[in-house]
Amino acid sequence: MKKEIQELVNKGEMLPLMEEFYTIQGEGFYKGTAAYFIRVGGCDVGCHWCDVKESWDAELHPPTETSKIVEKAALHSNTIVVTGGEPLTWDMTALTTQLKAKGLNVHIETSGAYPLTGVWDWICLSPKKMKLPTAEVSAKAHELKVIIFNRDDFKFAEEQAALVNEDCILYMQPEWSKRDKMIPEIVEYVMANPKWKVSLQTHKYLNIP
Ligand SMILES: C[S@@+](CC[C@H](N)C(=O)[O-])C[C@H]1O[C@@H](n2cnc3c(N)ncnc32)[C@H](O)[C@@H]1O
Ligand SMILES: Nc1nc2[nH]cc(C(=O)O)c2c(=O)[nH]1
Ligand code: SF4
Ligand SMILES: [Mg+2]
Repeated sequence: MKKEIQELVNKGEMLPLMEEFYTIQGEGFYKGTAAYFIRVGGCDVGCHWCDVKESWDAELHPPTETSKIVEKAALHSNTIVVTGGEPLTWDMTALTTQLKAKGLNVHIETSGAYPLTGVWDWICLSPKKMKLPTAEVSAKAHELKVIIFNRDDFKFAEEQAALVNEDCILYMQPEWSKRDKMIPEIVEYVMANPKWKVSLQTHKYLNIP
């Protein structure tokens, strides 16, 4: 990457943009809500079951002016979901300040593995064992969405739930490839521990992005 572009990316004035799409939020609290997704490239957390591994290498995604991303997003929806990759790899200040200036609701999907930047109306924290969330993201998350790949993840979910604030909504979401095995276990767990709710990747059942 050219030095001038790298400097703009470092300031969050350009971002490696993988894709943008208008769809229905499939997961968590806002499931069912129409939203425009901005998928920013770059992630080094390394979840072996990640459903968007093409996002990991930031170099594969074109550095794009943040102001252009904002202009386009504002044409499509009042609700914008910033995801990735791991959005907190980058400084989210410029992107979110400009989205807020347009009066939009700005949500993030994050592992919380990097310091919190940006102004968010809704923080969905999906913590990962390999790179644990920072204390600030845990404290400020509006929803905690733990992916259940195997039984060990129930214990991890409780450890992470102890770190979030008392108003944070708690979800368990089956890892997609293990859904047939883990959904019955999640159902049983949630009935026994009703502070938790079930989240499904409903967009995959609806065959939408
Ligand atoms: C692709 S990640 C991008 C945002 C951020 N890196 C994160 O992990 O939160 C978006 C959401 O999809 C979830 N996810 C990724 N792969 C999944 C899978 N195979 N099954 C279920 N959820 C998955 C993540 O845990 C996260 O909540
Ligand atoms: N429809 C839809 N809902 C989603 N919620 C979180 C997603 C993500 O990849 O961050 C996602 C996604 O990729 N598609
Ligand atoms: S943190 Fe998110 S984007 Fe990164 S590997 Fe894990 S699920 Fe994929
Ligand atoms: Mg997804």
